[in-house]
Amino acid sequence: MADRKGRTAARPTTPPRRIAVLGAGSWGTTFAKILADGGNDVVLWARRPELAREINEVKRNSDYLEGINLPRNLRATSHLGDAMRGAEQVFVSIPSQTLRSNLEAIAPHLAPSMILVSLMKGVEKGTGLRMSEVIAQGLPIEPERIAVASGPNLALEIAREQPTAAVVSSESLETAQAVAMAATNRYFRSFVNTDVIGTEFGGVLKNLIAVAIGIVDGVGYGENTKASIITRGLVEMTDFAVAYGAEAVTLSGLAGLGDLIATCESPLSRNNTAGRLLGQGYSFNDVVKQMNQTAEGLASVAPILRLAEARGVEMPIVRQVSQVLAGTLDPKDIAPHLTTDDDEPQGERTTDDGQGRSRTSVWRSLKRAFDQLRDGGGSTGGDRS
Ligand SMILES: NC(=O)c1ccc[n+]([C@@H]2O[C@H](COP(=O)([O-])OP(=O)(O)OC[C@H]3O[C@@H](n4cnc5c(N)ncnc54)[C@H](O)[C@@H]3O)[C@@H](O)[C@H]2O)c1
Ligand SMILES: O=P(O)(O)OC[C@H](O)CO
Repeated sequence: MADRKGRTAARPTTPPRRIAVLGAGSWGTTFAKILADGGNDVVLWARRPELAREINEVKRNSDYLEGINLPRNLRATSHLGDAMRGAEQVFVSIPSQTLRSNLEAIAPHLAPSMILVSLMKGVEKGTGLRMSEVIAQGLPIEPERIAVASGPNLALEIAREQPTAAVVSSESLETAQAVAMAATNRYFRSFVNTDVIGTEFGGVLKNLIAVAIGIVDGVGYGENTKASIITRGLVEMTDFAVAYGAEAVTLSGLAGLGDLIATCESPLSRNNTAGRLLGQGYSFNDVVKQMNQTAEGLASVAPILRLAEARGVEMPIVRQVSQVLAGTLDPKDIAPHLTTDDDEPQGERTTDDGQGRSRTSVWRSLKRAFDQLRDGGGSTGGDRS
């Protein structure tokens, strides 16, 4: 504000927030750039000293973000303790299956007021736990200090400073807001919510649908097939997440529909790419060998199907992805099945029969169990209609 002589009062300056980002792959490095470009004091932890050196000396991460110049104020280290010392917020971006073992190394450096933010989009294979749940189990930290960030966030596009939005979620709105404030700059905007379950599952489930899209792309099917799978996939995502306590509206937001569109449409997506290789006829093992970056969807399929079964949620598309991965379904036979075991047409919404009559997935599970008993415990015909 100007005084009567037109002089502008100096704004009170707050020191930049100290922030640590753990994991210098494509997303960790990009997120560190987002935070540094937002005026924060960021230290990025890289496992390999030579990568930390490259980031510090030439402001590049040539392994993961070719051609991207990193901010001058971004520092890197291969010492976890140095990265975390004094940090208000610690963002974690490593493959989901490695989180639990890394928490043992993180624990000694955890300070009482630190906020932990998961940037990861997978569930733990053995337990089916979301990343925020693994953090809560593995560290002495209250849920109010845990947050997750998700959304349509293809790393390379953001590293090129293309305008993008994300959502930060925490049980504590205050925590979500503090993280969103830090993770906002001229090309990146963070919204907030308190639906951690919906936000996290959105990021996990869209990967599985993106694998399906990659598969049909690899086969050579066109836009009708893809649009059908995306639309029916969103129904599966929503049914599943709601069954686990999410709010349906979250799945139609950035962390659900938004991320589903980005991941299904982009050749930059590793999940989409993995699916395309499967659709082109490569085996699961060949695909894993060819992927030199993390495609979370491949490890999440089995635990998600187990969780779906436990709550009576039908996920025909995800089930077909698991069959293609197992080599038991020809990629060209993948289809946006409406249901796995009903012969008669059903309503587009899983909770009705087309005439508004209630017809829940629990009902269908019971029917399937009954059919199995009637047929002597044999298969009801799998997922093919
Ligand atoms: N890349 C994206 O566009 C993007 C966007 C949003 C979310 N994510 C999520 O971020 C997470 C990380 O993905 P990414 O794209 O950075 O993967 P990446 O493959 O590019 O990098 C993974 C990083 O983790 C490190 N790492 C591998 N094994 C490790 C271990 N055992 N212990 C510690 N560190 C290990 C690697 O050295 C590398 O730095 C995933 O859950 C992914 O779904 C990625
Ligand atoms: O490359 P993917 O398939 O891991 O997707 C990256 C991000 O999750 C897109 O939001």
